[in-house]
Amino acid sequence: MAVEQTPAVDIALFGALGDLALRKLFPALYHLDREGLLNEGTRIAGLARHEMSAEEFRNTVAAALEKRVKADEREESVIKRFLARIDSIRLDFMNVESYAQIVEWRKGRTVPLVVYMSVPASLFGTISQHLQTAGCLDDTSRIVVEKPIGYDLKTSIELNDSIGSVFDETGIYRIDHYLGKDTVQNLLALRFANPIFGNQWNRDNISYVEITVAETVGIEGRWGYFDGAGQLRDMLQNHVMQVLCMTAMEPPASLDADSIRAEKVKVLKALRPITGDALRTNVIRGQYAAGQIDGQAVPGYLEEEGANTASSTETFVAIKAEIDNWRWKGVPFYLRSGKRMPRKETQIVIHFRQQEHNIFPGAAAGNKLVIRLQPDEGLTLEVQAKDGGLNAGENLVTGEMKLDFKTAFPQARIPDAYERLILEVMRGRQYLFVRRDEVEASWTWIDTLQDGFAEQGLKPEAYAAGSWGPKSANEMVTRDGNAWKEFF
Ligand SMILES: NC(=O)C1=CN([C@@H]2O[C@H](COP(=O)(O)OP(=O)(O)OC[C@H]3O[C@@H](n4cnc5c(N)ncnc54)[C@H](OP(=O)(O)O)[C@@H]3O)[C@@H](O)[C@H]2O)C=CC1
Ligand SMILES: O=C1O[C@H](COP(=O)(O)O)[C@@H](O)[C@H](O)[C@H]1O
Repeated sequence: MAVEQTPAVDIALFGALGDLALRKLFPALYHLDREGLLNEGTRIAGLARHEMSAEEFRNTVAAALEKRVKADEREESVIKRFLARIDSIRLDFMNVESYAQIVEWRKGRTVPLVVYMSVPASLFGTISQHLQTAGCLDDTSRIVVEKPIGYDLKTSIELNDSIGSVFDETGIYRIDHYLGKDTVQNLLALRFANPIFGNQWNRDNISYVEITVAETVGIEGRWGYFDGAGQLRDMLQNHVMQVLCMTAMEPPASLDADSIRAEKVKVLKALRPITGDALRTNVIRGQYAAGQIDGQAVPGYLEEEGANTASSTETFVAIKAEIDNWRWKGVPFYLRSGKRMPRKETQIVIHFRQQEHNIFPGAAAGNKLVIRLQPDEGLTLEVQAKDGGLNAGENLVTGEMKLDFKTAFPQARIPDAYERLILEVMRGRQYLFVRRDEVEASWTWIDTLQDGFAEQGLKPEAYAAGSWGPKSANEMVTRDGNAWKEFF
């Protein structure tokens, strides 16, 4: 199939020597170049406060590619072409006068400027203002901002206001990298291109839904950041909520950004606030203690480097969420996400109801659709079949129909989320980016939880690293007669 050409852009990458830029953004841009998806007129300026010649900066990027791109995907000719697009600009981000260098870099250029904020959120407002004052922007300019968008509703409004005073909403690309994962986008195809599922996707046919985003990593030297956030802000408020929205939303009229985002925001607004006693029964928080991952001993959260032994920040959260709308009334959505879980796994399990009248001996299980988002991307549909052999009678057994993406589509490389997201920024398509009202609706729901924990003095329970979280996370589900699906 012919590759859709991308328009040329100038990318001004603020924080070009930081972790995100070197670990994710430059490798993603390289892959786009290798796939023929970077217009030959596209240029990249790495902006940093350190003095560095263009040559030194290109060497730094080359070293990052060496480390982050698989050997069989590194092509000398592409690396050379890619590095030739890169300039380096030493800039004092806080000094408006130094922005004249961006104006100089853009002299004679008519392509849109893409400003990528790979810097702490506290700088987003100042950089935006300085870009405007220095005359770097026009109405084709775009800005890409990273999560976290605020710490709560109040700070997210402040942050959105400061960016919004310079950029129009149509030029703001808020990244949630889960939306860049192929398998998360595939949820749209699964639901809206397969009537066999789409027609069953409601409270009449589904008894409950599980969404698990489990990580084996701990804090990885990020205690300072993480302790101020916790798993609820770090993972639930954004990634898990986005996956929930893609699972639960109504069919959008089209793939257009506002059609999709309007449906997602309706889900967020229909989430029932969890308050009072329900906070103890429907929200379980945990903090990992020492344990083992893959047979290796790992320290507890409070023994991690930089830890404050008094911390009561959660590293695990499980929530029974309910969506008060026509489609989902009465269907629990069990959400859970934790660090130091036994394995890295993101999956959605749809539990279909069994029919009322059963003609077979014994209880017949309902169908389950397991959607594996990462790793081992694919789908499994559990179906009931008659047990084989003459002695089996009419007994039923559960079998599996599987679609493994790597086997089914061997020619397709599963791209990193940032490749897809940067591609869509260059194309000027916002459907994979989060709109302001989504961020704010999500914080509104999360703030209710945080306020309730503080008022009731609720603290996380300990769980051993390498386990699936506190026991009460299981009890929350079994109390309803349901169960988390085990991983195999
Ligand atoms: N790393 C990741 O995987 C993820 C990061 N993010 C977000 O991406 C953004 C960047 O994160 P990350 O790369 O990890 O952070 P880093 O701290 O590694 O990088 C930030 C960069 O910004 C530069 N910087 C900070 N303050 C200034 C300043 N006043 N003037 C000039 N340069 C400055 C730093 O320069 P210097 O090197 O000189 O200090 C550094 O190069 C943050 O908003 C973060 O929340 C979001 C999701 C994942
Ligand atoms: O945004 C974040 O995501 C990562 C998990 O991302 P994944 O793509 O590896 O699933 C998480 O570890 C980190 O704490 C969080 O800030």
